[in-house]
Amino acid sequence: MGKSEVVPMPIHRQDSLYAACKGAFNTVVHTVDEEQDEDEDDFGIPDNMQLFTNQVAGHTNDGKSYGMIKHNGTILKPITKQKCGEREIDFYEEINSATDKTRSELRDFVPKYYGKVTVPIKGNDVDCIVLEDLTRYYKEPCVIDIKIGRRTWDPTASYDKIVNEEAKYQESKRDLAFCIPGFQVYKIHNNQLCKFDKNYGKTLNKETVPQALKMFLNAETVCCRSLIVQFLASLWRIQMWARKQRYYHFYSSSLLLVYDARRLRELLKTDDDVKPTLKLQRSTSLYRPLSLAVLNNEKISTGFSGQLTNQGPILRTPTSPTKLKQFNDLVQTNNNNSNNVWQKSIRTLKRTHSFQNDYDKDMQSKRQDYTYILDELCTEQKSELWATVKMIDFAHAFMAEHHEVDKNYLEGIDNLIKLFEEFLVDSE
Ligand SMILES: Nc1ncnc2c1ncn2[C@@H]1O[C@H](COP(=O)(O)OP(=O)(O)OP(=O)(O)O)[C@@H](O)[C@H]1O
Ligand SMILES: O=P(O)(O)O[C@@H]1[C@@H](O)[C@H](OP(=O)(O)O)[C@@H](OP(=O)(O)O)[C@H](O)[C@H]1OP(=O)(O)O
Repeated sequence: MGKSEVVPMPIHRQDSLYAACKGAFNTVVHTVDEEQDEDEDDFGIPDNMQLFTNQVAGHTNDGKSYGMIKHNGTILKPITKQKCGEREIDFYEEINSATDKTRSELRDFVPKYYGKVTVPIKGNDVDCIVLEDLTRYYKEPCVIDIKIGRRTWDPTASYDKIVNEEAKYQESKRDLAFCIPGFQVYKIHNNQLCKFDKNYGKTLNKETVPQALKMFLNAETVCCRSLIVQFLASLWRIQMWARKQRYYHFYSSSLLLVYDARRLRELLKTDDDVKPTLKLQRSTSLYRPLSLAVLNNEKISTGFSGQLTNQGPILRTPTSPTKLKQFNDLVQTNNNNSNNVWQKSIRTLKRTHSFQNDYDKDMQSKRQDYTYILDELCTEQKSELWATVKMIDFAHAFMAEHHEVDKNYLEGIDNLIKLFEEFLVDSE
């Protein structure tokens, strides 16, 4: 027993990093190979538990509340506000027992829920929600918490709470309909762990949010396409779900994006394998990032129509004989390079979509195919994925009053996806 706060590890400030990140005054940088010299006893938790050091946002051990605890591959989320805790437990229990398609599907998008336990913390018996630790299998977990929605206060919020919520992350929420309360990234170029907290997040605006996301993605210079595609694959599935669901409205709920910098480093080491020979060009519309590829200075359709409808991304395949031939040649040209993720996606698109111009009719299955293809194109086995997105924090999840779509939530997701689609175009 002893210290009541995490002892920060030695700080190594990196000028270039800070230059790239104006106003990042609440950052901490740790070297990756530093041993954490934390005396766990000091936190007043049982011996078989540890503080969860991969937590990037949310309540911490500040005297009023407690931070997340790590235990046996799970995390324990202490309940300090009774109503919020009950709401979150009700939410998980409801979706775990739901049999309808929409809520069953939701189980895929949230951490696994293992019930509730009572843990003695600093001499108090505290109820905790037991959840899958999303960072568990990652050697160098990079984690970002993205709070979704312009409105972050729920229908029961007091006047003071509304005022407090409205006062923070103003520009980011206003312009993007999401904000970033915290993230951590293992920088692959210098092996340092950088943490950015909510005070940094509160300074961000629509110009600096993309920079922060790029920092998180280790993409200041080059964006790793495989990483972006893995994130987009998850994001698109969540987006499709959010577009149709009319059960819930989420306030102050987040998306947690997690990836393993170790895998990114390995991939970039052998980057001959991943650097596509096919170059994408930025097209004029934000919504057309995947639509055109350029091979030998010629534009070739990749099969993505360039449009995201309120039902999800629309696919189409080349219709004119010339375009179809180009597409086939493209596939043929790249057939030998089985490690090239982008080319794989083209082959898979070709394999799974009929070359008919009737995508209205079978749009439903194409949409589904597309997300599966994207899942598949990063790695052909799900178990090999090294990046994921999950929806977290349901302390303010409410039933949709009039069975309406949760526009507040959806807009944040849509905007985040637009940014990631932009990154995809920028990726080499
Ligand atoms: N299942 C999980 N696996 C790994 N990390 C998680 C998981 N759930 C939450 N976290 C970490 O804990 C942080 C806080 O989580 P969460 O938002 O649920 O807590 P909170 O205290 O309710 O937050 P807030 O103050 O925003 O209401 C997240 O930013 C993330 O770093
Ligand atoms: O306002 P802050 O300091 O940024 O952090 C708040 C946090 O204080 C607040 O908890 P509470 O004071 O109401 O217990 C969190 O509220 P919810 O549990 O209602 O979500 C906020 O989410 C924190 O804000 P944020 O993470 O957005 O900075």
